[in-house]
Amino acid sequence: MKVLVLNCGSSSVKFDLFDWKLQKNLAKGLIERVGTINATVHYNRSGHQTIVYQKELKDHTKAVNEVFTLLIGKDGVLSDLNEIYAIGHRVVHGGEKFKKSTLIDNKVISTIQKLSSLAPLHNPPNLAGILATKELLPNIPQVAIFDTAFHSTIPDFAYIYALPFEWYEKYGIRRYGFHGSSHLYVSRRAAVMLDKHIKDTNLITLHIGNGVSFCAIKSGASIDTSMGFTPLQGAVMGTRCGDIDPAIPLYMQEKLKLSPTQMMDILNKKSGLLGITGKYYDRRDIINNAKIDINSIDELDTENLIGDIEQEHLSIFKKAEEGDPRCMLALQIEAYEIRKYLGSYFFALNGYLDAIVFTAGVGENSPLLRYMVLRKLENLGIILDKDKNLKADSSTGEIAITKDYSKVKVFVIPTDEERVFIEDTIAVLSGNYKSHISYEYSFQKKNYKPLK
Ligand SMILES: Nc1ncnc2c1ncn2[C@@H]1O[C@H](COP(=O)(O)OP(=O)(O)O)[C@@H](O)[C@H]1O
Ligand SMILES: CC(=O)OP(=O)(O)O
Ligand SMILES: [Mg+2]
Repeated sequence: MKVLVLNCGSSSVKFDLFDWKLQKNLAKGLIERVGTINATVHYNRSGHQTIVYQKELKDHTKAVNEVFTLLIGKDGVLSDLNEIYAIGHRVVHGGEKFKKSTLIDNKVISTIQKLSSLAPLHNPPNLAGILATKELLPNIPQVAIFDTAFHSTIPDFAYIYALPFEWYEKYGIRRYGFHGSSHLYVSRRAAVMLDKHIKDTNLITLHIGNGVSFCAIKSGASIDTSMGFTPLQGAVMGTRCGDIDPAIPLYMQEKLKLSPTQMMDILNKKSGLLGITGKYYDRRDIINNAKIDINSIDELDTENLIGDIEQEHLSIFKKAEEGDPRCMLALQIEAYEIRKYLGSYFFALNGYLDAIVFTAGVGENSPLLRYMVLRKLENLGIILDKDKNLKADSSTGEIAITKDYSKVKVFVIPTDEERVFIEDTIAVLSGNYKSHISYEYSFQKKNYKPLK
């Protein structure tokens, strides 16, 4: 049983072909800069070297066709595309309509189309992927897995905005939340690491990649999340502004005579860490240019007293005076915002918190950011193990970075959204899937070993 999953982003297509019987990845890849004359294709057949080449792929239909061509080509893993049992698609916005993964038919396609106005950057490419696949392989079942579905358990008092109520009723203006498959995956893995049933587990999961979102999880269900009506709300991101005073865009639109589309473009693509530094959105660049030596932080950070603001600011950066000040500032802003969310979700969970999880590109790979977020929280029962924190990255696999006696654990868990797409695709087709909350995923089992 071979399942293909597709994640069609605004300028990229990620794909993963998995053999369910053998529990083995057959091929995976990424096409970047879709829509340009030199899209870059990265293709990896399991056990072989990754092939990288450039090609003109002017839209998502062309990119999806390229994926199929690769899978049956000379470096392919299929002799016929009809060997594929089913195809799962990530769909970012499911609105209030889709509370679980769903078999795609024409009605579902037209609803996803209607929801495009709520997620203009995300749903159109998702839909393009679905349509291209349907045209090429009309007889293979396709399943949509929605980012928003995991957050359908959030109560109204956490999702209603303080705006005219009829905006919610008529236009669907509310918090939806995103990255659901990632929050779902890491929360289930965290319960396994805690040796608890997911229904008895309270967590705060921090997905820190290019997009950043946090989730408060009570008894295994999402009760609040930082992204909102769109993936623009929440903490500061690579290029997205996150939480700001809503009056600012209106004020600046008038000042600079910008259209709503131009303003959306600035808020989505020219703000965030890129806006602050003026140069970088990739955290590796920001960290390198801030020139902070994490190995020197330990001794510098021991004597800091709460209340001494200047001291608080200087201690971490004492040895970084040569660093780019805007990169240092960007890092501090990011860490500070994460701490504020942690604080508010700790209260949302009534202080009953089993673990905090760091995941996605930055969460998994930046000991510095984790340190800046977790320092001086001993009073809340969070006691970091500095050596383990330094060691943990995507290749270490799942690891606790707190001391054994820490009341609240902190885990680094490499996310695996594709695994959720694959399992949901199979579960929906098998007919025994009621909801992702009640469904028992294979990665909830103790003996499950994540693929590296
Ligand atoms: N070693 C590292 N240290 C800090 N950040 C890293 C490291 N490796 C990757 N990243 C960051 O991870 C981010 C991408 O994360 P990822 O989860 O792949 O994002 P997305 O899926 O949203 O594209 C980039 O900003 C990149 O800089
Ligand atoms: C919803 C969202 O922000 O997704 P991504 O992080 O993949 O851009
Ligand atoms: Mg991602």
